[in-house]
Formats: sequence, C-alpha cells, structure tokens
Amino acid sequence: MNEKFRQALPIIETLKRHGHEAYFVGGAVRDFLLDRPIGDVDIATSALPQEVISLFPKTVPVGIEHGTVMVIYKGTSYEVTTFRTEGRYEDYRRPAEVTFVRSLEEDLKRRDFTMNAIAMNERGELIDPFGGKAALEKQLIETVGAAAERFSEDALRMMRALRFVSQLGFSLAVDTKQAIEQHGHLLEKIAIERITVEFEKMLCGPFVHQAFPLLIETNLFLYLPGLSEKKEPLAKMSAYQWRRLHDRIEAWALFVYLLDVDPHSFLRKWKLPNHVIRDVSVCLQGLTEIREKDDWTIDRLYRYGQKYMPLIETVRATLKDESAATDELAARLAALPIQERKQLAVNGNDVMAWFGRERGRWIAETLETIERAVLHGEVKNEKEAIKEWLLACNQKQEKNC
Ligand SMILES: Nc1ccn([C@@H]2O[C@H](COP(=O)(O)OP(=O)(O)OP(=O)(O)O)[C@@H](O)[C@H]2O)c(=O)n1
Ligand SMILES: [Mg+2]
Repeated sequence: MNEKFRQALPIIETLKRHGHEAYFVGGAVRDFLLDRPIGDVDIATSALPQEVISLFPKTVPVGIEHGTVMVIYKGTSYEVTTFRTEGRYEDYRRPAEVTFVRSLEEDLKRRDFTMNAIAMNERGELIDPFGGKAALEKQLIETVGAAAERFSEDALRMMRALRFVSQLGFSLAVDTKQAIEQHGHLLEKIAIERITVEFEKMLCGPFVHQAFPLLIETNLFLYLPGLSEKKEPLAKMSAYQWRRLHDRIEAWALFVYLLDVDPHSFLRKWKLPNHVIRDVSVCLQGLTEIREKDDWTIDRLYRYGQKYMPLIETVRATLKDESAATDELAARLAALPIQERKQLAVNGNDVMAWFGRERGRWIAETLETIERAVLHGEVKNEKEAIKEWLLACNQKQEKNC
C-alpha cells in the first residue's frame, strides 16, 4: 500500500473499531492503480457525519449537508464522506438532496466513471463492482451505468471526461461519447467557475491534443464561453506541442493566441482570477511584439523580465515548433546593468536635490531617462556618474533651446 494511504489508515481503523465500514475511494485509488502521483486521499464510510465528528478530535464540517466532514489527522486533511446516493437533481447541477445509505455499492453506483468508482479497504483489497480496474487496463473512460443519467445528474462530468482524456491519454467509451453529444447543452446550467477548473486541467494535461478533437466531435465547444464560433481554430489546436508548456498561464496564453481573441474579454467570460487574466495578457502582449519583430531586444528583455520572459519565450517557441532559448535569454538578462528599476543607484529624492525643483511629473520622466541610459550602458549605474551625466545632458538641452 502506498505511503499516503498508510498514513490515513488510522482513520479507517477508528471508524471500523466503532462498528462502521470505511474505505479509500475516488481519484486516489484510481491514481494509485495507475502508478501516478496520488492527490488527496478520500474516505467513504457508513458512519453519519455526526458520528464522524464525534470520533475524531479535529474535524471541520466542510460539506455536512452532502455528508462530508474533513478530518485533520497528523497535519493532513482527509475528506470523510458518508455513503450516499444523490436524490432528485434540480437544474442538472447539485443534488437537491442527498440520501445517506448504508452500503458501499450504492455509494459507488452514483459516481461518474468506473475508474473513479473503485474502493480499497484497509488491507489494500479492491471493491470494484463496476469493472473500474478493467477500464483502467483498457484505458477507457466509461460512466457507471447509463451515461445519460450520470450526465443529467451532474453535467460537469462531461467536462471531467475530457479532462481525464487529457490527463491520462484514455479514450471515451462509445456510449459515453454519444451521451456527451446528446447532453452538451446541459453545461449551460453549470457555474462557469466549475467548468473553468476542468477546462484548465484539460489544457494542462499531457494528452490535450487528444481532447481538442473531442471538444468538436461532441459539440461541447458550442456551450463553452467564447468558443461557439471558434470551430476552425479549435480544430487546429492539436497541431502544437502543448507538452512543451509548463503552467496554466502559458497554456491559456497559447490558447488565446491561437483563437485570436481579445484576452481580457475572453478570459473574463471564463471568470478567471484577475491575476491570471493580467499575467496571460502581459504574455500575449510580449508574444505579439516578439512575433512581429521576431527578436528579444534589450528593452523587451528588461520590460518582461525574469517573471514573464520565460513564459513568453516558451509559448513563442511552441508556436514555431523550436526549442525555447530561455536559458540563453536569462543569461542575457542577468548580464544587463540592471534587471529592474529598483536597482537604479538613484531615486526621485536624489534627482530633486540635484535640480532643486519641486515635485512633479518631471521626476518620473527623468528617472525613465536615467533607467534607459543605464540599461543601454550609456552611463554607469553609480550615483556620481549618473549625476554628472544628467547635469551635462541638461546643459546640452538648455543650450539647444
Ligand atoms: N462530478 C463528480 C465529481 C466527483 N465524483 C466522484 O468523486 C470523486 C472525487 O472527486 P474529485 O476529487 O473532484 O475528482 P478526482 O476523480 O478525485 O480527480 P482529481 O485527482 O483531479 O481530484 C471522483 O473520483 C468520483 O468518484 C463524481 O462522481 N462526480
Ligand atoms: Mg480528488
């Protein structure tokens, strides 16, 4: 058994000692069987939420109406969820009510895909009534029972199907895919933020080139923010080596670049956090400049700096299908006299003292002039040298006037 499960074993044992059933479930079991890094370890139990709370010293009632209690044990939090079926569904979103049940199999039956409906007991034995392990071996994403029912219960599962394709490189079972084609419109009922989480995981997956064609084949793209008119660029996405990218900012930047849309309004539709929108927009600005001129000038290196240069360069290289020159550019950046304004040897107070003038816009303008000159090696980044250079410069200007 993996270390992460071993650490959580005492939770299962405590529940069992008090006469309850308890199992590891969900993504952790799936990823363990796939020999992939394991995320959060989740536990399903026959104990009711109040019983769970009474058995452990540190708990947080994170989703008690859905039967979930967070148990904090040795500094790690575990979601412990009571066996449940989801009752009536209103609006194809959240269960209108949950019904707690006493059997594990009932609980597994309401889960999305067979690979996610495998339980594991304290001895590492699998309880797999729906053939999840076989699906993992066949690399198949198939719903537990009728696909139409599972997607009507929670339409987000259609997006989850595509993100699992992208993360695992699996295929969709035929009826699962057909049901997505028929139920795509239900996505309109789902909160954008939840869709965005899954879509972003899809964009960042190593097999995203397999997921893009499915967006089109299933028509899901029609129901995603800002994509309904973008069939053509979407069809070309798979031609690029998305695996070269390292993070969400680069993935969104490449996506937006290829869609050829205004980054701000497009990314706002996805309700992404403002800092993500800003970072992607800066990247796209840099990308456009560098693609147009096809070079990293000193000014651009300095402007985009160590924060944005690697992102821009990675996306640029991916677009051109060449290797990124990030290391070389980082060395060039490090060799510049300064890497950011705060490294200037002078500040606004110095400038004010030298000229004996009042505060005003001129200070910022002067600092910009100094910054440019230092960056391009016209003057050393030393206080006295800058003062001399600046006063000489000023005299020249006055004579010119
Ligand atoms: N819409 C959903 C979301 C989740 N689940 C079930 O709840 C488990 C845990 O959900 P979650 O943590 O959201 O997904 P994981 O499958 O664990 O994937 P990840 O590793 O990305 O967390 C899933 O495995 C699945 O059994 C479900 O049936 N339907
Ligand atoms: Mg999980």
